[in-house]
Amino acid sequence: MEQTQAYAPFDIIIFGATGDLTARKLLPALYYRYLDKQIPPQTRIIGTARSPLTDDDFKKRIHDGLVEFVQESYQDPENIRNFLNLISYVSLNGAEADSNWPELQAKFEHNKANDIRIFYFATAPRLYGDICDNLALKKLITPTTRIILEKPIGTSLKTAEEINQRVGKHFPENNIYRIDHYLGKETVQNVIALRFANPVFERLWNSDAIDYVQITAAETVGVGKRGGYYDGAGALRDMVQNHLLQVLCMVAMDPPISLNADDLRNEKLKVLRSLKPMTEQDIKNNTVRGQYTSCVYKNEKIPGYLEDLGKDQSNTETFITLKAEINTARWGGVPFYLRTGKRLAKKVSEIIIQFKPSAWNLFATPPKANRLVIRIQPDEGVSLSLQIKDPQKTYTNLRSTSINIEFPTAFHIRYPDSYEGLLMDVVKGDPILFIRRDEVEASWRWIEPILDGWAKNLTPLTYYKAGSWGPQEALDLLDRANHVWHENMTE
Ligand SMILES: NC(=O)C1=CN([C@@H]2O[C@H](COP(=O)(O)OP(=O)(O)OC[C@H]3O[C@@H](n4cnc5c(N)ncnc54)[C@H](OP(=O)(O)O)[C@@H]3O)[C@@H](O)[C@H]2O)C=CC1
Ligand SMILES: O=C1O[C@H](COP(=O)(O)O)[C@@H](O)[C@H](O)[C@H]1O
Repeated sequence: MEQTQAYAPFDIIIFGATGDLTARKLLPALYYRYLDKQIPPQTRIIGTARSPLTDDDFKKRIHDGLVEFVQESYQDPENIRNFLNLISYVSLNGAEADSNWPELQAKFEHNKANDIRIFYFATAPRLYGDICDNLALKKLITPTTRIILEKPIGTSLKTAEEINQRVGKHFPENNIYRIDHYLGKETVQNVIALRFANPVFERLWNSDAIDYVQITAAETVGVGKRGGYYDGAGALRDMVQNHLLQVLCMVAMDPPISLNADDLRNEKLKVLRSLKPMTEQDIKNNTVRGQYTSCVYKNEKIPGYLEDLGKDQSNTETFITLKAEINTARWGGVPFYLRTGKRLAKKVSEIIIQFKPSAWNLFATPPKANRLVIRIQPDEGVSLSLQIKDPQKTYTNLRSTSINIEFPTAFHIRYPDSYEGLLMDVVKGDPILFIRRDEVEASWRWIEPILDGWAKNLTPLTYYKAGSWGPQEALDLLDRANHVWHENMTE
């Protein structure tokens, strides 16, 4: 992320400004960018939601959010006070045409035609179409207006197409920024550099050399206050359809002809279109769905999903593992294992590239296969396992070791939150890290048969203890191919 370029003042209007995402992610991200002087003091941040709040009420909420979610060493009272001066609030039901739109319209009376105006949709996606219709009706859309749409775009292919179609009536595709915050992570973007700036990797980046790939996004938290949304979504829609498939695209795509937005997105789209559709038998064999149950940890009871939800029954998965395959010359036969879950043993997002072992052996014991570990978060970095001569034995003996780079230590930097860079990309007008309409629809097209198969109970829900690595079935899935999850690998 470019942290120093200063931008001209802009207006950002957030629908859903009283929500969790705004407090936890959006305002802290804008605050950090303000501290780095990327956001000039004439910029306006206008929060909107239905709650009847005054400007001061809203600023108080934002202040409390900054104190909770910004690192303490960055919480200078004067900076926070100055930042809060950029903020105002309009109580508005964005989905209703006869709501308080005149108050919002009045904010733009003196704007110039080419001022950058950004509408951030941090509401439930089912409201996106209505809000866009109202923005058009109220003449709030200028040629330099951009919109940011939060994920998930819809809950199925049909609903995604409907949202895209309604939004697309009012905005050209290049003014629509569908955000996927995994693409905002420095370490996910680093996959491009690692692969395409290091021939030593790119020449081996295929089924000749790679045995299998793992992509994990494990969380220790439960569903928290988002149970209402989550129970209708589940891990497949919440994490796999978007974040994990985007990471898979970064790992699997061919080199783009340039680093401009459409060239990169064309390559990601090719990967999504090449994912082997899952048959009913594949769904049975190659998908695992789980739900966390309570456990006792250090004498403290960790609640299960149903307790977190406050319900007696739910068939929603909070964990998923699946084996995906990509039908291309580069990847034929290489399993891509995707795994995500809540209340797992450790917070870790990572990509594991497991290379094939050597086909022949000179040594006392066969050399172990090389492994590249790309740590997305936390402990951002990269490590490559290597075999060396065991320094305490003769030349026929090997020892496993690794080259490890820890990025924050190596570069002495604060790793910015992904929303910081992505928000500035929208101000700049650079869509490269945002999802194009055809990508969203292609990923739903691949996901949907899995959802349908699950609806027929082809993959029964299994259960795992909070604090574990998920159900036994997730280990068995890899075990059948003689593969193992990273945390169980030796050396
Ligand atoms: N929270 C997170 O970690 C993440 C969230 N997202 C996505 O971000 C979006 C928002 O999520 P989150 O903040 O968690 O949701 P919340 O339920 O916390 O917030 C929803 C917001 O929408 C507002 N709202 C609801 N109806 C309307 C309406 N008709 N007009 C205007 N505002 C309305 C609510 O305020 P009020 O009731 O006052 O109107 C509230 O501010 C969702 O699409 C979610 O999937 C994506 C990634 C992570
Ligand atoms: O989009 C989402 O992502 C978070 C996980 O994000 P991370 O950056 O902490 O890995 C997840 O908790 C949430 O359920 C999901 O909606």
